[in-house]
Amino acid sequence: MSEITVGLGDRSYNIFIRPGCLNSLCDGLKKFNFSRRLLLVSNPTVYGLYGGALFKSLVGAGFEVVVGEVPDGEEHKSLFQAERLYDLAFSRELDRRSPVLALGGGVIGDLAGFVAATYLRGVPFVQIPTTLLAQVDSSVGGKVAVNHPAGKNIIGAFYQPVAVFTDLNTLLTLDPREIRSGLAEVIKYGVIADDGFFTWLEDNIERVLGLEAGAMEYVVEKSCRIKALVVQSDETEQGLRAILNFGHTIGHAVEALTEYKTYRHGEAVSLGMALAAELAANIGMLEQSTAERIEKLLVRAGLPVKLPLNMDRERIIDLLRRDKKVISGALTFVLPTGIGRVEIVRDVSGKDIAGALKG
Ligand SMILES: NC(=O)c1ccc[n+]([C@@H]2O[C@H](COP(=O)([O-])OP(=O)(O)OC[C@H]3O[C@@H](n4cnc5c(N)ncnc54)[C@H](O)[C@@H]3O)[C@@H](O)[C@H]2O)c1
Ligand SMILES: O=C(O)C(=O)C[C@@H](O)[C@H](O)[C@H](O)COP(=O)(O)O
Ligand SMILES: [Zn+2]
Repeated sequence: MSEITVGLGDRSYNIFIRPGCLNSLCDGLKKFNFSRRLLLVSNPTVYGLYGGALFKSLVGAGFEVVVGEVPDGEEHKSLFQAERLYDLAFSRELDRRSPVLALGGGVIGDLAGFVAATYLRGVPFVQIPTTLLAQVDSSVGGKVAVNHPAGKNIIGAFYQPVAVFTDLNTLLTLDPREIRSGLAEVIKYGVIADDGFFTWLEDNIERVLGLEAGAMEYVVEKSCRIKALVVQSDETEQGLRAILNFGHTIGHAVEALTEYKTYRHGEAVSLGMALAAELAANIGMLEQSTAERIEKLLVRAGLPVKLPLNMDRERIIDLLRRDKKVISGALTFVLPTGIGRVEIVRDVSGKDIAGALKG
């Protein structure tokens, strides 16, 4: 069992990483002064796999469980679904000490977290991530959000959970495509912060794709440690935290352009990372051979690195202008300068971006 603390003063919390920890989650909840009634947010896929057992153990521990089921899919990370959850919470008289538990992937975590942050101006929030992507990234750090027709995650807050319970066994029921999608965020950590981890991934990618237990535990723990360090030093993205956005500037634009239907989040981030590396190489910030090394690992992880030829580049550049990192019209990119090193570059020119998108 690994236990990682995200140190944020009186909002510090622990990430518990262990195969099977879903079964003992109620013990972990005891120390919090929660109300008896809680809101468990999930979707039919995940609830069908893990909800019944969790429901039973929560009831056994004395909780009254209100289940808020949200349809499966990124398009349901919406204000409409948040409102449905508020209605449910009000109708069942959930109070300020009633926790919201998010059982699912990043969609459920981001949406439930947004509801927890805003219902009664904030109630306790517990993350129970069940995808690789959620375990290595979205359950940690407190970015909660819903999408809006104007862009991805653009209505949201920074709102930390009180605890994260990561059961590695849930990865065993995940579609291999979702494992690959989560791996994009894992590779991201290597590029932005840890060359040793990147090299380890190069040497062990097959073990990870094969879900070998020791490799998965290492990947999840290492990723959470890197993210925790970044979040601890810049919780609300005033500066350094933007490095976690490597690959997301183009990635989010591609997701929005394709209406969240074509690419999983990690796949879009993979495209974005490969193109950002190419952009960095084109403008002389990165060795061409290092850009190729990044691309090669993404390909070995089964991730896309090239934009389809028929995708409208002009529209991508239009969508980039809605990125949250844009200040006074200046497009900001996180660009690698080596493995384990990135720079936040303001005012990248449209011409340089178009050059990278061309290939
Ligand atoms: N808040 C953050 O810091 C942060 C970080 C990264 C990504 N995100 C967000 O996370 C979302 C993507 O999350 P995701 O990749 O987990 O997608 P997801 O939540 O849509 O889950 C992917 C699919 O896996 C299914 N699933 C989940 N757990 C399962 C399990 N154990 N077994 C079988 N099926 C399971 C889900 O039902 C879904 O169909 C995006 O909205 C992205 O913007 C947020
Ligand atoms: O935690 C962060 O900070 C991240 O940027 C993590 C990203 O992987 C994640 O996709 C995040 O939601 C993107 O943030 P956004 O602010 O661009 O929506
Ligand atoms: Zn992401």
